Amino acid sequence: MMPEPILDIQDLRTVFRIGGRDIAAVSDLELSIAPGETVALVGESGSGKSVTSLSVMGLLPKKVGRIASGTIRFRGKSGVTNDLAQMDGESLRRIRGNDIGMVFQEPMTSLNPVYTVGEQIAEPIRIHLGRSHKQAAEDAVKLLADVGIPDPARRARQYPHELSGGMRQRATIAMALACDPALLIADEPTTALDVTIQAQILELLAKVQAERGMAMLFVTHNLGVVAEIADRVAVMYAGRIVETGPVDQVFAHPRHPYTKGLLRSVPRLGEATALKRAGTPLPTIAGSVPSLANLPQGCSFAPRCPYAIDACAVAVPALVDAGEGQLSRCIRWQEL
Ligand SMILES: Nc1ncnc2c1ncn2[C@@H]1O[C@H](COP(=O)(O)OP(=O)(O)OP(=O)(O)O)[C@@H](O)[C@H]1O
Repeated sequence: MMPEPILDIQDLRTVFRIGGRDIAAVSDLELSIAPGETVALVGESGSGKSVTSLSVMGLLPKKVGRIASGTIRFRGKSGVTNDLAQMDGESLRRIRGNDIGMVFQEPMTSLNPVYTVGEQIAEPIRIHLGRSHKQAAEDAVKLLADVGIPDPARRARQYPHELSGGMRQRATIAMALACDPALLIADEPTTALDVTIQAQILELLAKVQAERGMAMLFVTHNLGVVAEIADRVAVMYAGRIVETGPVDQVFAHPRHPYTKGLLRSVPRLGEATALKRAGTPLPTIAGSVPSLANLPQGCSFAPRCPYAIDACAVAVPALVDAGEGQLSRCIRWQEL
C-alpha cells in the first residue's frame, strides 16, 4: 500500500485579478508527494511553477492572487492533515518555516541583512519549537555544520553580506531545515549561483533530503537538474501539468509533444560546445508560450505542436494514464 502522501493537491486553480478579470495562472492541477519523495515541477518561464509553489506556501501576492478552487492537503509533522487552500494567514504562518521549509532562488529573499546568520537560524527554532535562546543558538551552529559550512560557530556570528553567494544559500537551507520540516519547497535554488556552486548546492539538498526522509517539491526550468535530483517530474505548460511520471520513464519515453520538445532542446554532453563552435544555435521549441489571458481553444500547446490535428482545438485534453506511472495531456500520446 502506498503511504499517505505528505502533499496532495487536487483540482487546483489559482487566479490573478488583472484588469477586472480573473486570469488563471494554474488550472486543473493535481500533484502528490509521498514521504521521502522528490517531485520536480519543470516548464518554461511563465508556465505556473512558482505560482503552484506560492499557492502551497500561502504566499500569493495579496489582493491580486488567490486560490479560486481546489484542495491542497498537507500532512504536517504531527500527522494531522489540513487543507492549506482553506487556511487563514495566521495558521499558514505557523506552518511555514516549521512544517514546510522554503529555499528560494535568491538567498537574500530569506536572509535579513541586519541580523547575524546564527540569529536568523535560531529564530524559527525559538518561535516554533519553543527552545531557549541558548539552546536555539547551539542548534543554529549545528545546522550550519550540517549544511557544510566550515567554522560554523564563527559563521553564525557573521552577517549575510560577509558570506559568499554559495555559503548564503547553504545558510538559507540551514534555516529551512531548522524545525525539521515534513516538506521542503525549493524554488530555483541554484539558478542564481555559479555553475560549480550549483552542483554543490544540489548535492547538499539531495543529501539532507535523504538523511531526513523529507518530501521535496523542487521547482526548476532545468531538465538536467531534474535528472539529478527528482524521483518524479511534472511538466507544466501554460498553467497545466501536461505530463507527469517517474523521471527515468519520462526522459526515456516522453508521452507529450511538449516534453519531447523540451528534451530535444537539452544539449547532450559536449554537444553545446560543438554547436557553439559551429555557430549553430541550440534547438528550441518553435513559437512562444501563449498569453494566459488569451489561451487558444483546446490544447494550449497545439499552435506550437508538430503533432497537432483539428481535434486538438476542440477541448482541453484530460490528463490520461499512459502506462508505467505516466500521465499525459495529449490525445495523440500513443502515436509519439
Ligand atoms: N504578481 C502577479 N500578478 C499577475 N500575474 C502574475 C503574478 N505572478 C505571476 N503571474 C502570472 O502567472 C504566470 C505564471 O507565473 P510563474 O511565476 O508561476 O511562472 P514560472 O513557471 O514559475 O516561471 P519563471 O521560471 O519565470 O518564474 C505568469 O506568466 C503571469 O501571467
